[in-house]
Amino acid sequence: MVGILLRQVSKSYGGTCAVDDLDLEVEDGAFLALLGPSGCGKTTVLRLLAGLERPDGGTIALGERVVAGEGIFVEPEDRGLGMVFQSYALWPHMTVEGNVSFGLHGRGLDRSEIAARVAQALDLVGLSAKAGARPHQLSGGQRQRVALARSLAMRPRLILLDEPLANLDANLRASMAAEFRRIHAETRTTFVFVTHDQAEAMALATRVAVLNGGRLQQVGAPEDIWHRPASPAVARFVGNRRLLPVEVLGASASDPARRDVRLAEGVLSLPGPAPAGPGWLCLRPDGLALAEDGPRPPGEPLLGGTVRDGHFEGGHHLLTVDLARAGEAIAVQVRSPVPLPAGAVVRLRVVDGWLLPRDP
Ligand SMILES: Nc1ncnc2c1ncn2[C@@H]1O[C@H](COP(=O)(O)OP(=O)(O)OP(=O)(O)O)[C@@H](O)[C@H]1O
Repeated sequence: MVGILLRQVSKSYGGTCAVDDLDLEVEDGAFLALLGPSGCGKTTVLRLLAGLERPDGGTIALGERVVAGEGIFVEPEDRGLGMVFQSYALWPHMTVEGNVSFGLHGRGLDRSEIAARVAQALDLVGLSAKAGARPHQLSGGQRQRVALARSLAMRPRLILLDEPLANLDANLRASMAAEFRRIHAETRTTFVFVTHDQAEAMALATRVAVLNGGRLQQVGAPEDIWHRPASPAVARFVGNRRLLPVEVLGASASDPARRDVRLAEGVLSLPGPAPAGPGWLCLRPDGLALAEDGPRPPGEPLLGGTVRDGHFEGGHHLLTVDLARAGEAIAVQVRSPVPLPAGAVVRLRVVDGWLLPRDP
């Protein structure tokens, strides 16, 4: 088990800055997701941790040990870590047992110690009954568990995983996520994985680090990242929020933790770290609702708009609505129990939202 510390780490490829002055601290035993859109630099961070890349600047420490920086560079095989690749990289001609024991030979371990480690690793991933099978006789999820067992048998201090759920079908994803959480809890090894899939990050991680453009945007518990995004980039990426420019008036009289914002001839009270002045109102699809005709609270602001399109997703129709706001082309998303045709005029209530300052 090992904590991770990155200080001012940078890495460029030619003219492309993949990782830009990154500071990141992860506690021992964490299950960390590096989350962000394609090209944000997450794989580069994983490769820097593994020692497959050298940083241009900065320091990387695993536990107490500096592995890169200040004239130091520890080779991948000497970092005491395991890697689980998306391809699983299993030997097709070897049994499950042979694959798991492969890396243990030539390390001064006697046969009984190797056998004990293999048995324990297979037990941990629930594959003891498949010890004699070959990879082609296994499902995708089972192959992945063999790859994980092979890493675990080495007793690494840190395990790095590349999009661990990406190759699995929807049903297997849920059961493998539960398996990963159990295995992580039982071994208490530090796990770090990369993903561009927020659901995968939230399902597995105890900590999520969101990257954008090679820079760290936010690091925190999954709930924090989901409910309290720190920047417009995180708000857009996590929860698929759409951002609306608004005028923040100041602290709400009814609740000083909230801010009043002016919106569509009315005033709303919402949470978020935005001071008075120009702000962003960040809206998730479940933070908006189609307004029914009929009585409603006096002064409640409604957003008018026109349905652009919709599709069925997750048990409801997800509509994209172009808002009717002068001089701005802004679309939001809202859930509807029934399909609505393109061109339908709707009014939306803001049920929940998050305020961020407009200026960085
Ligand atoms: N070996 C390389 N040579 C040149 N450019 C690279 C190399 N590796 C990464 N890059 C560039 O660095 C940036 C970050 O790449 P990286 O692979 O870390 O992103 P990522 O977030 O993992 O993306 P993806 O999810 O698509 O794998 C990208 O602009 C990418 O094109």
